[in-house]
Amino acid sequence: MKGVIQLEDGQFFEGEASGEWTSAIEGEVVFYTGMTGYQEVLTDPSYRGQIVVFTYPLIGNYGVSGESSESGEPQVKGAIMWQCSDDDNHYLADQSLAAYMEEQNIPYLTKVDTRELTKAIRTKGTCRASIANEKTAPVPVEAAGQVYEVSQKEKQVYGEGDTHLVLIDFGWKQSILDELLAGGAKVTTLPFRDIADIYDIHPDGIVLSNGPGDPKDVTGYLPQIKEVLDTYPAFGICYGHQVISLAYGADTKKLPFGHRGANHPVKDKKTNYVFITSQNHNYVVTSESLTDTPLEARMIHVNDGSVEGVVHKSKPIFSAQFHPEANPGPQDAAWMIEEFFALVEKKGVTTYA
Ligand SMILES: NC(=O)CC[C@H](N)C(=O)O
Repeated sequence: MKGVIQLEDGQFFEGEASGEWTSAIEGEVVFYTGMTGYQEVLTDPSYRGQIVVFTYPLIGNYGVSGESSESGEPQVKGAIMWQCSDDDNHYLADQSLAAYMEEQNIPYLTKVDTRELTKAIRTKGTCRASIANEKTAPVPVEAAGQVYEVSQKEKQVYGEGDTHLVLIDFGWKQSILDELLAGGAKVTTLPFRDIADIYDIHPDGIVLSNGPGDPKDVTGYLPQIKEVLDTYPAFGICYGHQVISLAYGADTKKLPFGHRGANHPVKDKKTNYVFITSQNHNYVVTSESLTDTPLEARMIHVNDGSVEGVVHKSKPIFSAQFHPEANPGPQDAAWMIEEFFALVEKKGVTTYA
C-alpha cells in the first residue's frame, strides 16, 4: 500500500505504508544515522512523539530482543526506513523488527529514499511532518511538554549498593539506570516534579536524566533544581545537562537539525582527547550564555563547535550533552560515569587518559 511523508514546506517522499490509516500521523521529523540501535531509538523516551528517519538502508538485521528496550513501550510516533527486516537471526532476538513494529502498532514507511529525505531535513531544518497513505500536509503546531508525559508518577528504588544516587526523572533510559546499578549504586528514581522530596532521601549524589523536547519546558522548576544542585554532587546527561545549564543561568537554543547517531566526535578541553559518542538531541547550551555563569564548557562537538558538556567551577557538578551510557553506540565516554562515582565516593577524580 502506498505511503507518503510530507514536510511542512510541502516536500514529500513516497514509499510503502505499513498499514491503512484513517488519519495522518504527525510529529517532528528527525534523522538517526547509526547503523544499529534501532530498538533503543524506538523505545528511548527522549524520542517521544517524533518521527524518526533511519538513514542506514537496512534496519532490523539483528531483530528485536526483550533485553534491549530503553523503556516499557515504543516512544516514537512513526519511522521511515528504506528496508525493514523481517528476519531475526541473532541468537538473542525474540522477533523480527517488522513483527515488532506490527505488534506495537508503530506506523512506518519503507522504500523511501531516506538519503534524499535527510538532505531535505538538513536544508529546511527540523520540522513537522505527516505520514499518511495519501499526500497530507502536517498541521504546523509546535508539540510541547512531552517531558510531563514520560516522567513517571512515583519514585522507585532499585538495587542495594552502598552509594545512594537519585536519578532525577525527565524520562530516563533503562541503560542509564543499568550503568548506575552496575557501578554499585542503590538508585532512587524521582520525578522532577517531586524534586523537593530529595532532602528526605539524603542521597550521596544525583544524576539528571535524558528527556524529550525543549528543556525550557521545565523552567518553572529551575529555582528548586538549582537549590538541589547547590547541595549534592551532580552529573547531567543530555536533557539533564541542559537543565543544569539553565538552572545556573545559561541559555539553550534549537539546532537546525540536531545530532542523532553513534559517531559524533567530542573533544575534552581538559585533556585534549577526542572520543566518539552516541548522541540524540535537538537543543544545545549556547557557549556565549555560559560567560556570566559559574559553569564552563569542557566538551565541544568537533563538527560544529557546539557545547557538549559543562563543569561547575567550584562545585562537584559536570555534564554531557551526549550519552556516556551509550546504547546505542560506542562506550568511549563510559569513563564519565566512573568519574562521577569517584567524585561521589570521594576517591579523587580520575580521567580516562
Ligand atoms: N536525549 C536527550 O535527553 C534529548 C534532550 C532534548 N530533548 C533535546 O532534544 O535536545
